[in-house]
This record gives sequence, structure tokens and C-alpha cells, in this order.
Amino acid sequence: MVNLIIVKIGGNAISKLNSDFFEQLRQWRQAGKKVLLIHGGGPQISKLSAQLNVPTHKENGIRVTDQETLALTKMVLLGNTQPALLLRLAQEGLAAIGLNASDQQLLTGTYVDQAAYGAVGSITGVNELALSKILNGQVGVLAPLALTRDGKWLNVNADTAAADVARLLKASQLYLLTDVPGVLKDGKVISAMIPQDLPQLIEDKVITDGMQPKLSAAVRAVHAGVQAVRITDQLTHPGTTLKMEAND
Ligand SMILES: Nc1ncnc2c1ncn2[C@@H]1O[C@H](COP(=O)(O)OP(=O)(O)O)[C@@H](O)[C@H]1O
Ligand SMILES: CC(=O)N[C@@H](CCC(=O)OP(=O)(O)O)C(=O)O
Repeated sequence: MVNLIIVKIGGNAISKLNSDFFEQLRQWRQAGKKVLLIHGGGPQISKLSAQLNVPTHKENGIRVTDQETLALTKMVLLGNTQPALLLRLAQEGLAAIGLNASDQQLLTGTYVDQAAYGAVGSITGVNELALSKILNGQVGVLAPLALTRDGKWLNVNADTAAADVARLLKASQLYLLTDVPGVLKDGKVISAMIPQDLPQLIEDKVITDGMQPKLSAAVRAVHAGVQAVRITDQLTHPGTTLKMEAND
């Protein structure tokens, strides 16, 4: 999709969005870019799980999702984090629409490893025509859930969802907004990375927890032709930029 910018906003980052963020979105819209926001909600899902005494179990940053957790995940993403983000956009005067996999079959997915993770998926298809029409007129706000071909809901890590959608639509840019200013090593932001840097950083335990699926997803996106993936806490801060080549 021409001129598409995808921004993933982690659950922690939603409440911390500042005026620079909304100004950047306005500028992109005025310049004729299509803007798709894919939101997380992981901390909010974990919080509600704890309140309801449902144990949270994560493997490599991925929530193991049984049917009870799936129901709770849908409730939080579609009933809490998405409307919170839509409200902020409306207050900032940005036309936006909330979207999920069941709207015009926007996202199709498959199980990652049902035995290990339960109802966790990756995205295999996007209804590009429908999405393109929607994004002509407004900012899209999409939940990280997919539907299998036979109508089963899947919980998708939001970084993976954003990177999969960016890859499938050949977005020009992907931003992964989070609660840290970039990928940190010894307390400093690594400003530039290439895919080959990742295995060693994981082995050295520099990159752990949620940063691991984030970077794996980012690597898949650049391999598929997304020019640059930025991991940052603000759209206006460079953070860590991942590209195929160091001086590309
Ligand atoms: N090398 C690293 N640099 C920065 N953050 C890291 C690193 N390794 C692990 N992390 C963790 O990854 C977190 C970001 O991932 P995650 O919690 O999934 O965020 P989000 O909810 O925004 O997707 C950071 O808050 C930090 O705790
Ligand atoms: C399969 C899986 O792990 N799904 C994630 C979806 C939300 C998410 O990724 O939110 P953040 O970006 O805020 O972490 C989860 O259940 O937490």
C-alpha cells in the first residue's frame, strides 16, 4: 500500500502519548499518508487477569492463551485499550476509526503453535482493498487479534501483528512505540541495528522479555521490504533504527 505508515503503540505507551505524537499524525495525514495504529494492551490484560485470579503465563514474551484468557484479552483490547486510544484521537481532533479482524475480514491468521501457546496466532492475510478505502479518510486503530479461516479468534502479540501487517502491505515505515527510548545496552540506546546483530544480543541476555518478540518481528519486517523499523518512546525521537544494511 503506497504511503502507508504503521505505528504500534504498546499498552504502556497509550497513556503516555503527548502532543508531539498527535501533531506528527496530523502532519502525516496532511501530507497524504495513510496512518494505521496497531495498539497493544498487554499490561492491562495482565492487570485484569490478576484481578480475576486468572494466572498469567508468558513464554518468550508471548502470552499463553487458553480460552478463558482469550475471552479476557478480547474484552480488554476491544473494550478498554482501543476506546481509550480512540477517545484521545478524537480529543486531538483527528478523525479515527476502531477496527478489528471481524470488520470486513480485515485480518486472517493461523495458530503459531497451539500445543505450546494455545490461541496465539500470526497474521497471514489482510483485506488490503477494504483497509485502503478506510485509511483514505481516517486514521485506523486496529486491535492485535486475528480470525482463522473458520472463524476462531487468535491473540496476536501486538508487535508481531504490526510487523506482519507492515510486511503483508509493504508499508513504507513501521514504528514500534514502547516505554523505553530504544533498545538499551549498558543503559544506552543502540541507535542503529541490522538483523545480524540480534542473535548475539539475545544470547548475551541484553535483549530479554517483550523486547525479544519486538525485535524478531522487526527483523521479519525489514527482510520483507519495510525500509526502516524504529523502536522508540516518541515518534519525534529516533530511538533504535533497524535496517537491512548498516549505512543504508
Ligand atoms: N535491551 C533492552 N532494551 C530495552 N528494553 C528491554 C531490553 N530487553 C528487555 N527489555 C524490556 O522490554 C520492554 C519493552 O517491551 P514490552 O514490555 O513488550 O513493551 P510494549 O508493551 O511497549 O510492547 C522494556 O520495558 C524492557 O523491560
Ligand atoms: C500473544 C500475545 O502475547 N498477545 C499480546 C497482545 C497485546 C500486546 O501485545 O500488548 P503490548 O504491546 O502492550 O505488550 C498479549 O496478550 O499481551
